[in-house]
Amino acid sequence: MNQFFITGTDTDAGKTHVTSLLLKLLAQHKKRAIGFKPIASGCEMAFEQLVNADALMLMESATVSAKYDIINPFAFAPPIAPHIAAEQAGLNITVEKLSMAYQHVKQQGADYLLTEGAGGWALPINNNEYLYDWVKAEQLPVILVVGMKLGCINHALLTAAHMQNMGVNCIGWIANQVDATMDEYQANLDSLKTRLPFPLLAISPYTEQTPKLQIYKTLLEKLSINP
Ligand SMILES: Nc1ncnc2c1ncn2[C@@H]1O[C@H](COP(=O)(O)OP(=O)(O)OP(=O)(O)O)[C@@H](O)[C@H]1O
Ligand SMILES: C[C@H](N)[C@H](N)CCCCCC(=O)O
Ligand SMILES: [Mg+2]
Repeated sequence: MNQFFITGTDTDAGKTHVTSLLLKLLAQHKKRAIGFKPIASGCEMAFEQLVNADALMLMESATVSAKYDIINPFAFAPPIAPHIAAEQAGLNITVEKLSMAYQHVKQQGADYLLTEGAGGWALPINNNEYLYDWVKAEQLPVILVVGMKLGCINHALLTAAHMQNMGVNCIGWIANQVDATMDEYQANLDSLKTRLPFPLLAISPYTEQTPKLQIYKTLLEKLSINP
């Protein structure tokens, strides 16, 4: 099974936007793919349960379906840091519980499993564990979504350095143009291309119409898709 963890330089970097595009790319190549949003805050009540727009978007883009609770096992209403929301709800998210939930997703029969993180790379899940501890435990290859806006260089380089220190395999990054007015966008993109220790896999241009990915061959190779 091809498994990937999609992280971002920050909340609102475009993890959902890009993960949904990756799922649609896999669908175009007739792959059986499913999305997983283990932890979500900012959820709303619908049909008597808390649901999250990210998880719904991943479900809509996937070719393999599953019950909502399998796709998003930890859902919290307040749009705040999930470990705080969990504490307020009297819940304790742990690496072990995330792995148990992940087993259920793996049993849905997909060949590709794309997990979207929450917030940025260093996301606390309880008083002493982070979401990246689970990524490390599952040995998931990571794709970093860089939200292209002023300040993203620092976020991207710090995230890359931390992943390297942890021995996490980041297979590449995707530039997501969240800010259509970013000054010197190309110069920032070039700076990141020279400084990040893994390849640029695709560019997701700013769009208010149909989102699309400008794909580099490396992305297809990493996804084991023949061009
Ligand atoms: N390339 C883009 N063009 C236009 N709008 C975008 C683009 N990428 C993201 N957005 C918008 O920016 C907002 C944040 O994107 P998104 O929800 O994908 O971020 P995220 O990293 O998943 O956030 P979270 O941390 O809440 O999961 C959304 O409203 C999304 O529609
Ligand atoms: C509510 C928001 N959209 C995200 N789902 C959660 C963002 C968590 C950010 C934690 C932090 O401050 O780094
Ligand atoms: Mg998201």
